[in-house]
Amino acid sequence: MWRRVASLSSTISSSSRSLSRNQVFFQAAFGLSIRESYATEISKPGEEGVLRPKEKAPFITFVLGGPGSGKGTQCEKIVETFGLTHLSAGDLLRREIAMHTQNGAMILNLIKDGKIVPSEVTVKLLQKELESSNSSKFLIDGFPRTEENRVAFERIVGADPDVVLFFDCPEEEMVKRVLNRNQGRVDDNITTMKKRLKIFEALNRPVIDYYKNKGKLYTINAIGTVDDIFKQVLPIFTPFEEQLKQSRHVNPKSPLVENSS
Ligand SMILES: Nc1ncnc2c1ncn2[C@@H]1O[C@H](COP(=O)(O)OP(=O)(O)OP(=O)(O)O)[C@@H](O)[C@H]1O
Ligand SMILES: Nc1ccn([C@@H]2O[C@H](COP(=O)(O)O)[C@@H](O)[C@H]2O)c(=O)n1
Ligand SMILES: [Mg+2]
Repeated sequence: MWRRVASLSSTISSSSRSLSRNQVFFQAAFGLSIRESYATEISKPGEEGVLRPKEKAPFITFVLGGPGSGKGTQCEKIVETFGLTHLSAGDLLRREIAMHTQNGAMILNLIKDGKIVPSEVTVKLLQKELESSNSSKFLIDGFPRTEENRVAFERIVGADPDVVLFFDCPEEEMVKRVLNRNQGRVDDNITTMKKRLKIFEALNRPVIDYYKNKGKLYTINAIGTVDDIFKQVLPIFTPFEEQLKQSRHVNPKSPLVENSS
């Protein structure tokens, strides 16, 4: 049984010393950038401070696609089927607006204008969710939107995605869907939509190409019914089914780290 994660900063290799305390916890509990993590086993007398390989890295899926391509809709179905935890970057930003946080007004102005929020802000919001979650398998929707987003995530969170989904949808269909969405979003109007499409082409395409070159990109034809599109998504996760079933309850912020064994 795994016990308290203790004094990690002093036991992790010196290369980790420049990391933030949270990052050290996250690395240690989830083993993100090192892909294998360590915790201090303090249950056995005489073995205090002994490090043992522990948790596997979390399973991360990035979900890409233009505005209105159906990312959020498909994420709901993936969550139902595979139990991944859905983190929508857009929703996290809209929550900041609704909560009138320090960055709320700045975020609202950028979203209204279809522009990209500074990566540091978005990545910190994602990091907080990842760190405080009990899940170890995540769907990160609408992220990374830019190369800057991607690099900031690598730098701050220290993780790479296992899978990158790209919902490929023609512009006219995306426009039609967004204008019919009816959820009261400030960016669901034709003026903002045109700007969002331009930004998507200019800034998201390089990210798509990056993951294509890494062999991690799965392109989905996003035209058709929701169920037809999901039929393309299902087989992508099939090879990872065992990994996804073995989800553990790991919360690096919790004083007790539970073990499934
Ligand atoms: N396959 C589909 N066919 C028709 N309408 C769809 C389809 N999938 C989603 N929609 C609808 O299109 C709209 C946009 O879908 P959704 O919100 O999932 O897109 P998104 O990619 O998350 O967009 P955004 O980037 O703006 O958040 C919603 O009203 C949704 O119900
Ligand atoms: N990585 C991101 C994601 C989103 N934004 C901003 O939020 C808007 C809405 O995002 P959706 O994913 O819900 O469509 C988007 O147009 C951006 O203004 C961002 O800056 N960075
Ligand atoms: Mg969405």
